[in-house]
Parts: sequence; structure tokens; C-alpha cells
Amino acid sequence: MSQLFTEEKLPYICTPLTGATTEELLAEVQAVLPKKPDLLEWRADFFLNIENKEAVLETSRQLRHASGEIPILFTIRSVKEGGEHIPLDESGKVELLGEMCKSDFVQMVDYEVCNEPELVRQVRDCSAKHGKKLILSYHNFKRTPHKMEICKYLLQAELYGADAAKAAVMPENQEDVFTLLEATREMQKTMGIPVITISMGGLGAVSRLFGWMYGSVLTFAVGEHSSAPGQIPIEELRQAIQTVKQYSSL
Ligand SMILES: O=C1C[C@@](O)(C(=O)O)C[C@@H](O)[C@@H]1O
Repeated sequence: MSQLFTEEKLPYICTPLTGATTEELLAEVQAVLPKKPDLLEWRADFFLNIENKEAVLETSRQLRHASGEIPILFTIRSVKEGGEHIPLDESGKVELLGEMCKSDFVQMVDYEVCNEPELVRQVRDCSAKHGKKLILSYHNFKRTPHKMEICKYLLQAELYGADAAKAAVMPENQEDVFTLLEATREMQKTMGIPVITISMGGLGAVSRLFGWMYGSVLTFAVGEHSSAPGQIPIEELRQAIQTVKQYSSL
């Protein structure tokens, strides 16, 4: 995957894997594969054995094997950005991300752009060294910041050298959803890397369906289990996107 996202295929659809054990994760992959996602995200913060590096590597090896050609994105979402409580501290996470980058089992890793600059640089250097793509992300599960603030996080990701920049925010009203979409449009025009944006919850569902029309290259959908509020089942999401593409002359 030298080029991360190709124009003709936009938007890419990613389904998260949230199993707590290797067995659960493998069962999830089996259930999700027939639904043909473009990408699988292993949300490793749900994995009970995350402290055990060998167990994580072995599980990712099995996931790689089970998922055939579909690329895997490895994510350890922090509690403050909507993830699960895990026994690893920030440097433990960076170490584990480094191990994953060295392995042949994942194609991409996600790290949060608000982390200490030195840690972000370590993850960037390691992923680049081992040919893995890096998504630097920002999440706000409480509210939607001002448009300029959303843009700032996305631009910061590019400054750090990310391969893609992501922002997922929670709307409190419809205006917030438009704020996110406007930020997406502006950043898609100005930035040199792909932008991924999400307005979460029921109010934000429109961004998961049609955010690509504003320039978001990837949308997250439910394969088996949801990993964030507002995610739509992949079959219905794909159908809606296809309908728009078929009938609109965009
Ligand atoms: O960053 C994201 C986006 C997300 O939060 C969503 O809203 O779909 C789901 C997460 O699993 C993923 O890491």
C-alpha cells in the first residue's frame, strides 16, 4: 500500500475489531470479512492481554493471517480520548506501537496528536523506519471545538509528518456537525495529506454517510461491534454511499 488512499475508491470503509481475547477477535474477523471492509482497525485497548507483548504480537499475526489482503490499522485509544482503561502507561504504549511497526502484521498505526511531542516523534520515526503508515488523531467525546481548533489539530498532524490526519468530535447541535464538515472541506483543500473526520453520535451520522463529499477519505462502520457512538452498520452505509454516487452528478 504505497499510496494510502486512492481517489477512485473514496471513501474507504473501516470496521473496528473490539474483541477482548484472541478468540473473540478471530471470530469477529470471520464475521466481518464477508462484508468486505477496506480496512480493519484493531482497537487493542479492548484486548485484555495488552500488557503481554508476545500475546499482542501473536494475536496480530493470527489476525493478519485471517484477514487476507485487508490492511490492519493498530490503535490503542487512550481513556482521555474515548478508549478503554489499560495497564500500560504512555511510554509502554509507544513501545508496543514500535513493536507493531517492526512486525509484518499491521500496515498502519494510530497515535494521538495531543501526546508529548517527543513521543509522537518516536512513533513517527519508528513507523517511517519500518514502512508503516501513521494516522495522527484527535478525539473529543464531549463537544465540537471551534473550527479553527479542529483545523489546528489536523495541521499539527501534518507538521509531525503523519500520513493521514484524523479528527473525531461530538456535536451538541446541528451547527457543530456543519462546523466539522466545513473544517474538513477547508483542510482537504489546503493540506498535503489525507484528512479523516467524524462527527459522532446520532447527530453526526450524516458525516459518516457523506463526509467523503467534504473530503474525508475514510469512514468507520460497524462490522460486528461498534467502537464509537453513531457508527452505522457497514451494509447500510455502503448502500447509502452507492445510492448517492449512482444518482448524483457530483
Ligand atoms: O478514531 C476513530 C474513529 C471512531 O472514534 C469513530 O467515531 O468512528 C472509532 C475509533 O475506533 C477510531 O479509532
